[in-house]
Amino acid sequence: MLPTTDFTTTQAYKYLTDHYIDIVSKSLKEMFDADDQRFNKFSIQFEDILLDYSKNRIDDETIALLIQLAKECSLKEAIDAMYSGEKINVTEGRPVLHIALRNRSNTPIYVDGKDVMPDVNKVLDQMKAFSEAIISGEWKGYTGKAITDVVNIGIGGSDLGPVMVTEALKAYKNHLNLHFVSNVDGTHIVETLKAVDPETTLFLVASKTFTTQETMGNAHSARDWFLASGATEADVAKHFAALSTNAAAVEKFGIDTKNMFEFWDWVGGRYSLWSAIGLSIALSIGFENFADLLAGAHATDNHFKSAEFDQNIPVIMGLIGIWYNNFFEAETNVILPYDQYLHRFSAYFQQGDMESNGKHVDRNGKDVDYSTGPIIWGEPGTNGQHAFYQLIHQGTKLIPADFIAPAQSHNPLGEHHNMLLSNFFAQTEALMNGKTEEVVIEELKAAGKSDEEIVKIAPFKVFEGNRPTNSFLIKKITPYTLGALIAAYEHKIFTQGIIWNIYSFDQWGVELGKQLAGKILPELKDNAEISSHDSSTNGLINQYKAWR
Ligand SMILES: O=P(O)(O)OC[C@H]1O[C@H](O)[C@@H](O)[C@@H](O)[C@@H]1O
Repeated sequence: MLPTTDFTTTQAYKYLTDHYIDIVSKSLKEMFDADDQRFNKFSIQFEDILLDYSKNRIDDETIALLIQLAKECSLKEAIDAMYSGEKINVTEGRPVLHIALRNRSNTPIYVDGKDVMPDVNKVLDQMKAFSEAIISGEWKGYTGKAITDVVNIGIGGSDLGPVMVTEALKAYKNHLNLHFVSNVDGTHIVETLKAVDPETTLFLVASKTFTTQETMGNAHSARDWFLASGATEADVAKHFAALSTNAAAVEKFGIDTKNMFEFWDWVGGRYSLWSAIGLSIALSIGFENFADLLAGAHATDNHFKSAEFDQNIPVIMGLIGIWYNNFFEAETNVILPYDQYLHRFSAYFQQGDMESNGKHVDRNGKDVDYSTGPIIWGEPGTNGQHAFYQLIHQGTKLIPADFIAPAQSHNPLGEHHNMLLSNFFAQTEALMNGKTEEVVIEELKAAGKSDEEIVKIAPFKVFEGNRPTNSFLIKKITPYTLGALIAAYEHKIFTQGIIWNIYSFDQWGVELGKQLAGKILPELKDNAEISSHDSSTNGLINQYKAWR
């Protein structure tokens, strides 16, 4: 059972409310000037990941009170409940066991009295054998040629994880060309099919439920295209595999269940890249690298479970996020990877975080009267610097930022990596220190501006600073460190969900739109005028029919 404490009724919350008044008037610059141990105190190194959280609007007392908050909300008990296979996804009656998918130490994890590890390992063995046969060319297509292209058809959790990880680990990629089709917009599948040859293409139909409209639509179109090339129904088995929990629906679609890679309802869609949904990752970088990704995540799982809260990266990330979300009333959290390979990292955690913690009903079934999950957004640096950083530096909103950078580049080209990292360091420093009016005036004087010009222009050049950042410095982005980093963000989401007293592992909010689309689709079949909706929806549908 998860605790159901309303965190706003805890002692720690009351103390934090008072403490906030003290902290809000202090500047980060002052706090650094006053304490030369700040970096040592507020940074954690875990294996090859360094989290520096010292550039946050916190002091010793803040961290102590946030940890007290976590304790009053029984975070430790909640972690234990997840790891021991309790059905903590209460509204769906399921355990939450992505940790079992990467449990490389193979300690038993029981669901309804049965150890899940033998099944997990069986599917991993199946993925290993299959990916090795495809990569080596031993597996042949229907005309006897080896596979050259893999098309993953899936959406949401059955797309974003594999896309993000295959991009992040491109440096480890083999000869196979990977493609991802997610959007039901015919453009996505049509443009993808233009680039591939039916004789040498493997389609992975990735869907936990195997009922998702977009994925089923794209999978049927891919199969029609494949059969139109002269292949027969019997050839489908050589070119289509399914990654799913729903064997009956896979069979009905016509995919041989021998080519089905199973996972289980205790794997949430947005936590599924570690499961059979990761087959495209294993194909792209080889099974050994996929296993390293799992091993990295497993290391973080052990860290999250056993490290003291003040040394626990996901716990600290979660608590700092709560500090800004619920005391500073920050609405968003930007994720800024200074690594081109991580260019889908923020998009991945938009689903990971917002689908998990975008909830307004607490675990008692009551509306909350506090803010829950933040809006997650971001782009790789330095592109963001030339786009939206203006608002982060000088806008009216407080935007806590996560900076992520590798110390070693996979592409050490001249001065590029130093240039990239100089921006990483400079931005967090600039956000913290800002630039005072005195400095602006001095600079303008030095540039030979007149007093009149200085008075006019100076206010626009001032930076208030005091903008908080976390910095993740990672030795190198490898399968192992990437796995460890993703798992840290996953457990941050868990930590926050527990404290906000919400259920992080269901996603009822995606259902209403699906339901209504199912109702509208038949209305679009002919040109009859529609009057069954509100005037806006009727007006749009009728104009669509007039124009299409
Ligand atoms: O893998 P599936 O079943 O096709 O679901 C794809 C996606 O559908 C919905 O939007 C949600 O339930 C997501 O969490 C899920 O990832």
